[in-house]
Amino acid sequence: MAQFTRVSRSVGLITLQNPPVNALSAVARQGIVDAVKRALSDPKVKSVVICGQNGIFCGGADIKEFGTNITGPPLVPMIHAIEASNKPVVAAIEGSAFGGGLELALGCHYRVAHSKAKLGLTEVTLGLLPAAGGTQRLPRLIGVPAALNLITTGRHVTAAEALQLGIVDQVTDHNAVDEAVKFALSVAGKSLDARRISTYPCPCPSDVDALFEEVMQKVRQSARGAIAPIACVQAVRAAATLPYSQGMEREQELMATLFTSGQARALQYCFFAQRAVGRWSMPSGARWDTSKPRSIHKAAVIGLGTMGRGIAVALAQTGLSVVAVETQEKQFMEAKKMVSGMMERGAKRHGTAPPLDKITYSQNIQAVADVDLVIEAVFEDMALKEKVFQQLSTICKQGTFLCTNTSALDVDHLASQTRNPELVVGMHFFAPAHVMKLLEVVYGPRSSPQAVATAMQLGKKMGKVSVAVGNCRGFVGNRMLKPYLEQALFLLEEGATPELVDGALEEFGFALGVFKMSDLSGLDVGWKVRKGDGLVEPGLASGPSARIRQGRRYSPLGDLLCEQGRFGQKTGQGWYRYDKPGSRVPRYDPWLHSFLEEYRTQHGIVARRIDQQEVLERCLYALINEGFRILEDGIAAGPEDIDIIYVFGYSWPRHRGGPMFYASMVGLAKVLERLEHYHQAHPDVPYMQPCNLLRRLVASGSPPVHKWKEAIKKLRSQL
Ligand SMILES: CCCCCCCCCCCCC[C@H](O)CC(=O)SCCNC(=O)CCNC(=O)[C@H](O)C(C)(C)COP(=O)(O)OP(=O)(O)OC[C@H]1O[C@@H](n2cnc3c(N)ncnc32)[C@H](O)[C@@H]1OP(=O)(O)O
Repeated sequence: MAQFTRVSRSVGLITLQNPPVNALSAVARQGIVDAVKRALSDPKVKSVVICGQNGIFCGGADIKEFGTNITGPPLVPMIHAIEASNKPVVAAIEGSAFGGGLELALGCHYRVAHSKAKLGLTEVTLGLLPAAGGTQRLPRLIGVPAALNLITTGRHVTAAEALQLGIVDQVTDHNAVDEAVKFALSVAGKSLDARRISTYPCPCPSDVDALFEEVMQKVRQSARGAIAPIACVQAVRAAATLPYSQGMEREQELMATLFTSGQARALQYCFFAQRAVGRWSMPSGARWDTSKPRSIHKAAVIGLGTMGRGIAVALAQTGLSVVAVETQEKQFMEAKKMVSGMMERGAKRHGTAPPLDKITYSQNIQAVADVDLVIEAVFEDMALKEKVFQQLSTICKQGTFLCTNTSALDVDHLASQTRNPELVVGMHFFAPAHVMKLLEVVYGPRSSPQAVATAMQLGKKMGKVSVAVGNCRGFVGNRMLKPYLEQALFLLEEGATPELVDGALEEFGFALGVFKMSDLSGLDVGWKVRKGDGLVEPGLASGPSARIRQGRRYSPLGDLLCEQGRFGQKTGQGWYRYDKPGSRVPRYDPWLHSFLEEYRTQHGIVARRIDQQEVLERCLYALINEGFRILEDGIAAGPEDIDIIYVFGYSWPRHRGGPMFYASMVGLAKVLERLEHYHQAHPDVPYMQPCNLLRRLVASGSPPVHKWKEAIKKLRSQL
């Protein structure tokens, strides 16, 4: 797992060999320990270079080991032995040096990086802190403020920034290992007294306490309940205020707390789940590794409203030629200006040229005749979309993939409007489409594996986390949102306030509570959908029957607000009050509270005290229950798909791992018991009736989340 060779006569070259990312597994660590011993005891070796095979230095500690009984030599003494060496050790950094990989490099006396390399102490993203000396060495090397920034965010820095910060000593466009060997030859025999970072004093600003107080406050605000960023600040504080050895003890103590925390488990689950969703499969048996995508060079977007504009920008930023079609004159002129502005701002942020020439605009749908793939993003109206698909089917060249950006409508029905339904899939982007990372790729019963593979590959190229899901109303994300929103409204009817519900959800870790989110996205969106579904009955009838639609409990609260023209932020009034239309800061609205009181009186509801626990249980367990139904129906292939959709598309707190992981952490039996309790209390709410799959999983001993896929397969085969 680590090869030792002698090169250029006197340089000992240690090459990490643990594909795919040279993670520091027990065997790899043992390999390094052995190779270092050999290099130090070989009198012909005057200096040492450590590199990784296959163009990647090291992806850090082996995360797969974390859930197991860790054996092999520990990292900290291994890195200390390297730093203590009396022969210069140079790290040759190609590809990535992340987490323990960068900590290993910081234990070396010099660092040479390839210009394309990326470096970072990424542990915080896994619910941990850099516990192989990273929190103590980095501040000593680059100062407290810069180290705090890197360690609390886990952000990746380029080689150029690493040079500027002082993390690396040299950056090269040539072969980094060859350059490191030259470097090692040049420093052989030189004193290493000034090269051991652990011996450096920690450069500190004069008012350390004020600095840490300010940083801690900011970190707490952005952490949304995550504990690792806070522990990172505490560890760096130890570097700034304690001698190195005591700082190391503090680092270990803090790591021990994080290591066994549910948050670390959740974040590490997310890391692997994000990769697992790329290995998609369809109920037909088609899979990611047997379905060949087609290359897309030219794509079209139909409809340049908010979604269409974002999609066009995202496609152009990927390097594709884009035909952007909008038939309405006013929208067309406005969209052209907006799209260019979005590209210019994006380019400015990245220091690149805006890809303005990648997009050609047209008001005529015939302009899409020669594209390889079309994404329809017209208004969410089935009749309109049907017409577009009928047109596309005759206009487009043979084999063009036809995708819809619908957020809920029947993809199979749209496919049936075309000559080649196998070429139709959903590509459900999230607003703003050029920013949000999630893409739901929706396959209908007739979508070909190639169409799915192509949409998944295009999503990846666009930098999206793409999840393949089956076709049903709302797909995965929006289907699960419905019971969540419904519970929030029922809670208001029963005595809660928007502030209470949002407060509970934000404390749980959501960026915005359900009512603030609804104000942001516009109450009229859901109103239109409910009207289409025949649920809206204007006017405020009284009595319990006014709150029953289609045989089930229904809350008309949202409809009543819309009837008053309260559409949320855009009208300056919704569940909250805003200073003016378009303002973003929600304020308490006395009108809304009197309206709720009046509503309850009119419907004979006696308000009761509702606590945060009930808010969380009702909103979250209703959503989770629907997640189990989705798994039962085979709409999502596994819990990872659902969790990644929620983490990337619906701001579910990542440190809670997604709704299905969260259910497994709470305990399936507990979730079932609470659902049964609430269903008994509200028998007219079908979403609260525990799903069969949940019952069966509990009956089979509540297997851990990574075993659900297997358990579901087994349960299906028994039916
Ligand atoms: C009781 C109390 C005890 C308490 C004390 C216990 C102490 C234990 C000792 C701790 C010492 C601390 C050491 C250190 O500080 C901690 C760490 O280093 S944590 C790890 C930090 N590393 C990272 O965050 C990097 C993660 N990886 C990546 O970002 C990317 O994979 C990459 C390296 C940039 C490469 O990207 P890509 O080329 O796109 O490839 P993929 O991402 O698809 O990955 C390919 C494949 O590799 C798997 N993988 C990647 N990194 C790791 C890893 N570090 N360990 C294990 N496996 C890894 C990845 O999952 C993919 O496989 P797949 O999932 O697809 O099968």
